[in-house]
Amino acid sequence: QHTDKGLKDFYANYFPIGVAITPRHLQDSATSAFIVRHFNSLTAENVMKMEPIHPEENRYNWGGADAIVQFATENGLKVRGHTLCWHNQAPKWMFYDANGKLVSKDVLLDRLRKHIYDVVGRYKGKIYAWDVVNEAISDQPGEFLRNSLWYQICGEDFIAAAFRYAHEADPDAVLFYNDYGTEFPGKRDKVYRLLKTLLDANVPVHAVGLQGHWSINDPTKELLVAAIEKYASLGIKMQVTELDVSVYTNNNMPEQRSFTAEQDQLQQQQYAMLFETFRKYRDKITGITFWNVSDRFSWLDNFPVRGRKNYPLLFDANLQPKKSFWKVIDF
Ligand SMILES: Oc1ccccc1CN[C@@H]1C=C[C@@H](O)[C@H](O)[C@H]1O
Repeated sequence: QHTDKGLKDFYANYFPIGVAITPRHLQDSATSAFIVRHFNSLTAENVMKMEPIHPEENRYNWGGADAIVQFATENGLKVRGHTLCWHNQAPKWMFYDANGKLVSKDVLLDRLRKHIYDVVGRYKGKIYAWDVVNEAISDQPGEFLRNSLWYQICGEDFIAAAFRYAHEADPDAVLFYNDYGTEFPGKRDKVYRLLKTLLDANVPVHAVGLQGHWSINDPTKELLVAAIEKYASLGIKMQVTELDVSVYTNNNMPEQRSFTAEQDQLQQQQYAMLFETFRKYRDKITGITFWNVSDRFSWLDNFPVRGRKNYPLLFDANLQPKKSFWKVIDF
C-alpha cells in the first residue's frame, strides 16, 4: 500500500526515476535498500567518467563501474552511462604525446575511438543509454562550441565522431548529448543548433540530456516548457539527467548551515512545478535522474561555493522524505 511504494512506483506509468551513485553506496545495506526502493535507474556519479575509468593509456579501472552494473543487473535497475567524451575529468595522457606536446587530431580521435569501443563494448547489453558527449556548447555569448582541448585539436568533428564510435560499439544503445543550462534561451538555441546539425548529417544522436542543475527560482515554468517544446520539435526524446534544486539563488549568498522554512517552501513549489511539467510531457521524456541520493551529500555542497551546504534533493540527511517529496508524488 501507500507506505511501501517508492518514488519510482508513483511514476511507473510515466518514466524511470534514476539516481547518481558511487560504489560505496552499494556497500551499505540501508542505503542500497533505499536506492532499490525509490529508484529504477542508476548513473555512476564519477566511476565511468574518462579519467576515473581509463587513467592511463594501457590501464582501465573497471571495478567501480562493474560493481554498479552488477548491482543494477541483480536488482533490475537500468543504467545510464556517464560520460564518454567530456572536457572535465578527462585524462591528460589522451591529449599529449610522449614529448608533452598536444597530439594531432587523428591521434586524439583514434584514442577516443578506442576508449569508446572498450568502455561501451564492455557494458553492451547492460547499459541502455550513454551520455556520449557532455557540455560541448559554450556558455560565452557569441561562442558556439566550448574552447576545450577536444575543440582546439579536432574542431567540431569530435562530436559526430564520438556518436559514431558509440553507435558502432553498441547499435542498441540510446545515445545522448548532455548539457546544463539548456533552458536559458542563448544556450538552448545553441544546443538546438548543434542537435539539428548532427541530425541533418545522420549522426546517430537519439536524445538530449537536460542536466537539470536548477534552483528554487530557475527555470521558470515558461522557460522549461519552451526548452522541452524546442528540443521535441527535432523529433528526439529527452531526459533530465542530473536533477537537483539548489536552495541558493546566486553564488554569493553567505554560507548557511540550516535549511530555512522559506527555502523549503520555495523548493516545494519548484519541485511541484517541475514534476507537473514532466508528467505533462511524458511522451517526450524517457527518464528523470537525480544527481546524488539525499541531502546527506550533494556535489553542490562544494560547487559553485566550496563548503556551502546545500539541500537540493527530495530526501534529507537521514534518507527521510522532505516536504518536496510529497509534492512530487501527490498527483
Ligand atoms: O552545472 C554546472 C555548471 C558549470 C559546470 C558544470 C556543471 C554541471 N556538470 C555536471 C555536474 C556534476 C558532474 O558530476 C557531472 O558529471 C557534470 O555533468
